[in-house]
Amino acid sequence: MYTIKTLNAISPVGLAKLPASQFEIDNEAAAPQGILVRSADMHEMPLPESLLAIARAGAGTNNIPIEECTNAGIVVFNTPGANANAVAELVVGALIAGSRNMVDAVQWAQGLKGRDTIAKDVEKGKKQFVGPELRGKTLGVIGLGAIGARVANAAVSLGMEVLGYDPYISIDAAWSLSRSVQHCVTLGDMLPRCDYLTIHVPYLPTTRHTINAQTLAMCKDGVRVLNFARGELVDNAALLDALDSGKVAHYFCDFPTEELLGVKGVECTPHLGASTPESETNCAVMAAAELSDYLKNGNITHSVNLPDVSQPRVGGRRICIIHKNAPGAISAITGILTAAHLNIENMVNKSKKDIAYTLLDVTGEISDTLAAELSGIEPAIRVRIL
Ligand SMILES: NC(=O)C1=CN([C@@H]2O[C@H](COP(=O)(O)OP(=O)(O)OC[C@H]3O[C@@H](n4cnc5c(N)ncnc54)[C@H](O)[C@@H]3O)[C@@H](O)[C@H]2O)C=CC1
Ligand SMILES: O=C(O)CCC(=O)C(=O)O
Repeated sequence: MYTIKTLNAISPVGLAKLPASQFEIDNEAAAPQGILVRSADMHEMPLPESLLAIARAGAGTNNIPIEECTNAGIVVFNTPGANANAVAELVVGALIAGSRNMVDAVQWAQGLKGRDTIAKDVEKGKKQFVGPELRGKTLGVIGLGAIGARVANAAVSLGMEVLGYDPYISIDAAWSLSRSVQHCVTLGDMLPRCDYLTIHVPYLPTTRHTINAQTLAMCKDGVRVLNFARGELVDNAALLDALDSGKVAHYFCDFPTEELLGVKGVECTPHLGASTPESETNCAVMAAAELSDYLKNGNITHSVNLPDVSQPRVGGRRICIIHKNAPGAISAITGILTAAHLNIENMVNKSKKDIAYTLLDVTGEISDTLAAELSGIEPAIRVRIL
């Protein structure tokens, strides 16, 4: 029986993939083997000794202390693409709503309630909300992954000229892009041409404040900026200065902060990008499947800190070893297995930067001391016998 702790509301359709015969869902568990999380900040949370894996039902993992998890042999998963359509649709909505001043206009129209001159006031007042059409305008997309590529393609369908910047684009994302999307090699190539700019990159130390005073200075006057990725990607002080000077005409952001709220020209949604029933279900189902396969079989799919390693089970027992990617690790492992007269039926070893994972299916009796012996080799971080 595995204990799974949830730190956020996780779709019941996903939780149902963890059957009660094998998994206990306990939100108060002190010693869970697995954690299911959405946006809860885990940086200050102690990581219990018992914890083997964390599955983020979503894309961004900046709320999880990845390095600490890696050092403790805790596998961190996310659910690539599972909420991308939800975010992309909201971004398209925000492109239109921001350009046509819909939020202010709706609020203003609400204020007419009770007047007997509504029809006349509407015709007189509407000119203050005039805003440009998207068709024929240029959109710059920073980050062409699951979300950025969908936004870029949708904007092409709306008749926009679309420029894309992503030095690390995956082959899948590149294949999914409309041929009309123009490739920019640097931000400097893209920014001066954009009427609208949207960012869809992960928040990492290297992407913090991608939109800052220098990059904003390169933009066209009156650019409209959208950020449905992470608040920290934009330097809010620089953005507000640019709004003040007219460099930025409008900022639509999914991450409200004290300094952004109440500012004319800034509209914030409350981190709503992935909040659709479809996306919540997709993410929860994928996260539950990843957690279940790792806990039960040691298979790793969509991990952000360990290599992806999966193989069908053969032989009697499975040995799973997370270890440092160091010379001698494999021979130390196989040496111990040989001495214990265990036959290796199948074996996979993969590495990701400084960390490696070895899965071995073996036939033969596994003694109580074998796991301890394997854990004792210098590169070993976490050993499980399944
Ligand atoms: N508002 C919300 O509710 C949601 C927000 N997000 C945010 O959106 C981000 C992107 O999500 P996905 O598209 O699903 O992720 P993804 O991993 O599919 O795409 C990210 C893309 O950014 C690119 N990239 C990385 N560093 C870059 C850089 N310095 N410059 C340009 N491109 C760079 C990568 O090559 C990749 O193509 C997530 O990391 C998350 O922070 C994701 C889902 C929901
Ligand atoms: O779970 C959520 O609502 C937030 C999703 C998100 O921000 C992400 O997937 O990166």
